[in-house]
Amino acid sequence: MTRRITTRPLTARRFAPFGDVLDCAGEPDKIINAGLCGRYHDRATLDFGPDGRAGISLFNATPRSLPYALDLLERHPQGSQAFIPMTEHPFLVIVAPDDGGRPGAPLAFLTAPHQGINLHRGTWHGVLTPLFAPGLFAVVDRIGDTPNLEEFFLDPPYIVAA
Ligand SMILES: NC(=O)N[C@@H](O)C(=O)O
Ligand code: NI
Repeated sequence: MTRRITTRPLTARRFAPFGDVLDCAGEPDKIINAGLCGRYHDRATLDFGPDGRAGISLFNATPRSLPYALDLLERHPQGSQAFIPMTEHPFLVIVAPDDGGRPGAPLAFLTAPHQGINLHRGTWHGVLTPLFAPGLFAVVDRIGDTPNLEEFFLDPPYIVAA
């Protein structure tokens, strides 16, 4: 039996149980730099745990295409993880609720150009999934000495389609 999910546009409301949407929607919170810059201030809940610290890494990820076979979900019990695209390309965001320590039914979102996301600590998600080259992202997540990755393999995979 093939399990299929269809992508939906990413919105802050739909994504709220899983994380924050990072974009310049609406009016800025502050006008700065002599009136030449709008600041969308403090828009993500960052969490790096008691023994971790914040790090910024750059990801150069291989683009995938739809339909996409989702065979892995993961989560980071020790910290949040933000993906900020360094291009104007939309990307695929997959998250799932927790169901007794296993992922529940996944949801698939397509970002709008210039949207990023911040996953809350412990949110089940698909790994970074660009849809166009270059798959360049800045990633803000926990740097620490203790493991921070739990993986769940899906068999059969879900087929994610537009
Ligand atoms: N492992 C890693 O750095 N990245 C993944 O957590 C991911 O969500 O892409
Ligand atoms: Ni991750």
